[in-house]
Amino acid sequence: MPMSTAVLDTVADLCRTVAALHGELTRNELVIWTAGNVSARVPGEDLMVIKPSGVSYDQLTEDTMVVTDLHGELVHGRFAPSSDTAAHAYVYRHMPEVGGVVHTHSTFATAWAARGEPIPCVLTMIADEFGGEVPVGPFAMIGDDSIGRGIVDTLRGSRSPAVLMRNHGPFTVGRDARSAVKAAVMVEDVARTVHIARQLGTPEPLRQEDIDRLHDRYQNVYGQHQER
Ligand SMILES: O=C(CO)[C@@H](O)[C@H](O)COP(=O)(O)O
Repeated sequence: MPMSTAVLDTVADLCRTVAALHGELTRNELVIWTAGNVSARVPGEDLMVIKPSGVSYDQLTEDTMVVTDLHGELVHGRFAPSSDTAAHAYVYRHMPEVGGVVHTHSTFATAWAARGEPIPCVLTMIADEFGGEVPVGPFAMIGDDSIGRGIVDTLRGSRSPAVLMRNHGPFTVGRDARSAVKAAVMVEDVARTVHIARQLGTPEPLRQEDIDRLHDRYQNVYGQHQER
């Protein structure tokens, strides 16, 4: 069925946004070569916008983005969609609150994924953004629903917007693509900090009551919530 003018306008906006957000992956040094991707759900539609597979970040524009349905079937675009399209699509089908998905192989978060070890909640910033430890999901082969199922099954039992897929790397989700990119930036930062802390000694875990209070404050008070 052809897209309405309103949907076409929304898709065009999302293509611009998703293309630009890939620049945040390179700016924050979360990816090498083409090893990462960002997608956005098209609100109210069985559609998503995602990066084209293997295309260099400096060639990503609104015109090179790919539109697929939420089973990964190509709807619009000159390029083949990301090789992680099935995983992103599975998340959108099973987590209706998610509007954006990011996948990177950022160094420190991927090192924790290689060890299959959750990042413990030993920093206020981990409590703020992740609400507890950053969990580990199962090893899964790329190309079908396996990775997406592992992401959803792991995140369902956690407040975290990030999951360290074992032997692979981090996947993050958010209410929109920018929130998912923020989670990808922050999971790499805390992975690095806790790794360094571990070199110097044993980090102290936060108490659950403090984690809960920190997470609630950060999610509901921090930033510009009040009308000025
Ligand atoms: O993990 C993998 C490949 O093993 C992918 O995440 C790629 O690293 C990025 O793929 P494209 O988005 O360019 O298809």
